[in-house]
Amino acid sequence: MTRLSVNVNKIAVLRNSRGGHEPDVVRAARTCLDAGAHGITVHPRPDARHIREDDVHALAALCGEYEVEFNLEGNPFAPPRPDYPGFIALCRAVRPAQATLVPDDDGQITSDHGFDFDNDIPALTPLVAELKSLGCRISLFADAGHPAIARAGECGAERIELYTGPFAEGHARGDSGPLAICTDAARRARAAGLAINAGHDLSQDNLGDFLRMVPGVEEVSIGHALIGEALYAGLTDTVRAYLDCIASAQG
Ligand SMILES: CC(=O)[C@@H](O)[C@H](O)COP(=O)(O)O
Ligand SMILES: NCC(=O)COP(=O)(O)O
Repeated sequence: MTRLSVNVNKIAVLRNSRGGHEPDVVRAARTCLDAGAHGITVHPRPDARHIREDDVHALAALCGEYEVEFNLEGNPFAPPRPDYPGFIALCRAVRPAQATLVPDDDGQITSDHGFDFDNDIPALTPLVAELKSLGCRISLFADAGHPAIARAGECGAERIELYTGPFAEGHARGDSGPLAICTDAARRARAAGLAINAGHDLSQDNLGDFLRMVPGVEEVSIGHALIGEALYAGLTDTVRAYLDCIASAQG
């Protein structure tokens, strides 16, 4: 069965919009784990726009408490900044069960491409070796359509994470082409000995179709849609709780 790792970046977006501690990222992650999620994912960005260094430490401790996977995402080549020690430094500090390497540029709104396996392998190899020596499993963010996707393991990585943004866009417009590309990419990568993760813009609307057509996915990491959907699913009870609160106070 595919494992669900919930990405809680968006909880931190909300928190940071006001400063302070609410909504509490650790409480949200705990709620997800209590609900049965198999792990927690975060992607601290160098501009610290959502997840910060202290969140990474707190969430690593939480995942240790629950004995579940902590999946830390980031660009291993991005230089440190005053508010961001760098991805490798974070991994050295918290030793996540899985390190997902993503070649995102500074200032990107979100991740939108994977590695170029024809050119990036030599630079990745020593970093992957160091991360593996820390006990991390390594997954590389990958464009399903990259012709050399099967080469991802040459740097020592055990998994790829299929970038599912193009699939999600295709799904929304009724185009099954990107899904077929994912199916083929997973087949080629698995034949080369890689295990398959997937993520980006997966949602309740598209996840079932993805998993039916891309068999054997080890893990999906989902944040944006899941947190957005939770606003609706959790809102009814929350509004009733406020009405009850007003009624009891004034009743
Ligand atoms: C690696 C990846 O696919 C991203 O989806 C990422 O984890 C999301 O990051 P943001 O929440 O910053 O968009
Ligand atoms: N690796 C993908 C991830 O963690 C979540 O992506 P999204 O669901 O926020 O698009």
